[in-house]
Amino acid sequence: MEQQGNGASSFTSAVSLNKLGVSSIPRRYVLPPSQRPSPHLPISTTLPIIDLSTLRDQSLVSRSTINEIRIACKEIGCFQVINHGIDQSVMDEALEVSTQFFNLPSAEKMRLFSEDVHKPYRIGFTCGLQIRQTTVTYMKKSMEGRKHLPCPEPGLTLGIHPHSDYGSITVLLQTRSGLEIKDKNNNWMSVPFVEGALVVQLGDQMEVMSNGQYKSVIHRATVNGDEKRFSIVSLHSFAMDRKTGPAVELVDDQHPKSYKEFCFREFLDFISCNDITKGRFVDTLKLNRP
Ligand SMILES: O=C(O)CCC(=O)C(=O)O
Ligand SMILES: [Fe+2]
Repeated sequence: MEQQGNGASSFTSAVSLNKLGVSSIPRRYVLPPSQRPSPHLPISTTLPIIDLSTLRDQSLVSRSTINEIRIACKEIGCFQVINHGIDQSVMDEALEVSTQFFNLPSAEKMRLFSEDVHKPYRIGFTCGLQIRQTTVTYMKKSMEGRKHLPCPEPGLTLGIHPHSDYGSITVLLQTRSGLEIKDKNNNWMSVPFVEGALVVQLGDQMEVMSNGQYKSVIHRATVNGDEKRFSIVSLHSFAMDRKTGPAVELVDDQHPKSYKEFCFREFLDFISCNDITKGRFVDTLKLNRP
């Protein structure tokens, strides 16, 4: 267990330390205090939970719902939606399929193992660790299933380091709380688990396209001491080589172009060659930085 090894050997031993009766995590996975999750972070009561039912009936389309979405995009880059039109049975089935996948024997899952982030289908480790991060599977190019295993010292480490997503919009289904986002004052906020809700997060493409008016939300996932947590993450993005830049309508004398154009391939190249805990790709695109 002590050997981190490469991703592949980590994967074969990707079992819960709790299950093995191990009461501490290897020291190299312990984060410096400033990067650890806050032990008593309250579950947010201010992250908007937006009811989308009015948007489906043209006669009821509510300006206030649209406004709520706009404010959430500008201030936080994240909100939850309810009455979104995706049947609970569909979400349950997705979680069931994900559970079945993670229950497969390791050898079978290993056939999909790759550290090459350019591969459309692969299983790997975001942080390369068997404790704080379990497995990621790309079920299709833009879909991830994640399983965060119980961790004996959840206060010392993270399931996923702080990052923002590369795409335009991420839609996330979670089975319990554990996702944390940075609020408009740059403080961590825990996203509450709301039965049947989907979490919507804006990604880097949206921040760039809006010329910085909308925020690509910084988020991370914590692990907890006794229960596993599943998330199904659907990342919506433009095609591999399609360039994205600020919309011309949003650029003028008062709002100069603030980002360089980029494409998904450049993002993948960035995360292959850089330590993503040290800086975000979207920040490298910023123009006119002081
Ligand atoms: O598991 C989670 O809640 C977060 C997953 C995530 O941020 C990602 O896959 O990009
Ligand atoms: Fe993410």
